[in-house]
Amino acid sequence: MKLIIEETADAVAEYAARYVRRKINDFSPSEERYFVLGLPTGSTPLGMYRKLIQFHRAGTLSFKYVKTFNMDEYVGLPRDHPESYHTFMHHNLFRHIDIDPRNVHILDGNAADLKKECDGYEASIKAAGGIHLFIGGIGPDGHIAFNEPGSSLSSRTRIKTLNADTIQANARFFDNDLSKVPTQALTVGVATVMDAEEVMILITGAHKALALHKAIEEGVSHMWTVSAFQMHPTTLFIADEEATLELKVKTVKYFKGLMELHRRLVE
Ligand SMILES: N[C@@H]1[C@@H](O)[C@H](O)[C@@H](COP(=O)(O)O)O[C@@H]1O
Repeated sequence: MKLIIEETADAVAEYAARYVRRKINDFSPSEERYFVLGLPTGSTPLGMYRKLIQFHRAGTLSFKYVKTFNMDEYVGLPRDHPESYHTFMHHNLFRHIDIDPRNVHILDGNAADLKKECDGYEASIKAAGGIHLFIGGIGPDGHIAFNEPGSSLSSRTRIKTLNADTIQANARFFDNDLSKVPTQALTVGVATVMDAEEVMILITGAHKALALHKAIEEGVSHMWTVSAFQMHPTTLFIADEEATLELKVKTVKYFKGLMELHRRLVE
């Protein structure tokens, strides 16, 4: 596991975007060989998306031969609702870059048969050859995608009922009205993300500090689903100073001591 500690959320976004650019460019994607990215929504990855757009505009990054799979989507929210993850991705990334819309995959929370939709999603990921880099954010309770506390760490893409904490956390996007927040979502499973060649998790803010501690300093537990990535051979956590507040000084010192080495990964 790598833990990158940057001073601010903005620096986290910069590191993450540079890392993604480096990965895609080193891969040299082509018509015969697409780079496959797993993508999150939420406020945490917004800064990274802004930088990726800048890189694209500056001509240092193309998404022409990139396929994407988003982590999750609400059930029953119209696709064009301002808070749907379809809308979020279109507004914050896809409409600004050169990705072919046929290469964008987002779960359909309005499908007539939701189970079939989820099984088909797993099959599409397989058909694309698997995910090279899965990027995620986490909830303050340590959930990844919508894998709420108690989710099986072997879970696959499925329908999930949201817990009270997540509904509360997401109410800010729905006029702070709990009754407007959808109560169910389709989400990739923990095992779906575990299958990726590499996983990058962005964690910013003091309200995520306990989750980062549970993710890396305590045991693997389905009550903090992000902790499953302790079992992944190549997980990269990128955190700001605030998110490290619950970590041991020893942990922080160790990873900060490696920063010079880790900077080289994005130069
Ligand atoms: N399903 C999403 C997660 O994928 C996201 O990581 C989390 C945190 O969002 P934020 O980055 O806004 O804190 O929100 C939702 O629960």
